[in-house]
Amino acid sequence: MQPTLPQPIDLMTEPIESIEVSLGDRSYPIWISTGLTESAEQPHFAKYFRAAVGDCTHVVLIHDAAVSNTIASRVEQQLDQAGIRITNVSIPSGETSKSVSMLDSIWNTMLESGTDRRSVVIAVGGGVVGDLAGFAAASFTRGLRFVQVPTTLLSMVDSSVGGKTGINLPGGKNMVGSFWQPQMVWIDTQSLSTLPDRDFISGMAEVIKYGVIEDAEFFSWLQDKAARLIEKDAETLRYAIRKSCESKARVVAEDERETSGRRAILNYGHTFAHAIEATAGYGVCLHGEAVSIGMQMAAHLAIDMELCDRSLLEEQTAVLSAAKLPLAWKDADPEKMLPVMSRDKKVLHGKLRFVLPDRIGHVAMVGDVPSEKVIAAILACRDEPKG
Ligand SMILES: NC(=O)c1ccc[n+]([C@@H]2O[C@H](COP(=O)([O-])OP(=O)(O)OC[C@H]3O[C@@H](n4cnc5c(N)ncnc54)[C@H](O)[C@@H]3O)[C@@H](O)[C@H]2O)c1
Ligand SMILES: O=C(O)C(=O)C[C@@H](O)[C@H](O)[C@H](O)COP(=O)(O)O
Ligand SMILES: [Zn+2]
Repeated sequence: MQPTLPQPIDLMTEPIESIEVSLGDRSYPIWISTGLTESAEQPHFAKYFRAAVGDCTHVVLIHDAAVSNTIASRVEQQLDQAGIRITNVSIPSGETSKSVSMLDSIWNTMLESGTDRRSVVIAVGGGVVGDLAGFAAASFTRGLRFVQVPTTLLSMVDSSVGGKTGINLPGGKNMVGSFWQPQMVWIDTQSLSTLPDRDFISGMAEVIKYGVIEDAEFFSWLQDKAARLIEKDAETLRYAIRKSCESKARVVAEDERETSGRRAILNYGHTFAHAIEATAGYGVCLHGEAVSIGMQMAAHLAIDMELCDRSLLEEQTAVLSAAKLPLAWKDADPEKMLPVMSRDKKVLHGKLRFVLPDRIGHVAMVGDVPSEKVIAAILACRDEPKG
């Protein structure tokens, strides 16, 4: 039997927006709506899913335990009604699930449930489940089609787009993984209504990142709107999600596999952030919190390297503070962080490179940074115990 090819959506009566991630024959849509997954009578998700993947008789539905009985269950109902067999995999919440043992367990469930090369993996959850399920999809039988249903702010604006998948090793974040693009990204902003505030705020760090690295106009908008955003004002939020996805799609389209260096701008603050996450113990400092502190460390380093003046740090500090993000890490310890930083994926021929800002809306890749300056940047963002 000939497989059915993905079909274009020709009749669009739903209140939905789309952004294309343009990658030639790996291009895909990001659909953004509010409340379309909920509708029991109208199986919107199933319709867009079919349009994106074409033929499908079996789905491996991998979901974060926090959304298993809500969003994942709606998705399951719609696929079930469409006659698709479903293998459910619920993943314990938290960063520690991005592990070799969890991946091993998913692979075995896939094997036992008769997953084959025409099965489709759907990730429903935040960046943890997206990265983990994406790597399971990329690796099982050398590659299965994959769909992202992000349910946190961070995963809507960043991790579900661009195809970076993977797991952590105890000594390094995202050290094992692959580039594996999804067939579509389905964002329903209504999912955010149940997201705890701490996780929502964590996602704001990646939103603010886009303003600093490549969109000065968006940064000025954020200067005005960051406080309103954390109150989850629906329209403001949807605009921020769209602008962030456009920014990520633009960068990824220019350098899908981080080979030219363009994509590395998305790693602003991350050399420090990943070292904070690994040395604190995964999940102690959330990824977005670590990115916020890491961006502050990078801005201090940029000033020390005479790439920019203090006004950049002050403006960045003001927006991060308005979003209630942390600016310092009490246990920031250069002695522990530097060995982890030396394994950063931007290291080339043993030499560490940093993404540093020279003005709001622009960053540069900088090598040959003296380690005393790196240490000083870390110490500049260490909270000393009070009293
Ligand atoms: N692949 C990429 O390009 C990329 C980009 C950025 C971050 N990441 C990765 O993403 C991860 C962080 O993602 P995250 O911030 O989404 O964290 P997460 O996946 O751990 O989700 C945060 C918390 O929210 C809960 N949750 C998820 N959706 C919910 C909902 N709708 N309602 C209630 N609770 C909900 C989860 O159970 C979890 O406790 C990190 O591992 C980071 O490395 C990857
Ligand atoms: O998509 C990218 O490229 C990014 O760098 C986005 C980051 O926000 C994200 O945290 C990513 O997972 C980091 O990638 P890594 O290659 O440094 O592990
Ligand atoms: Zn990140």
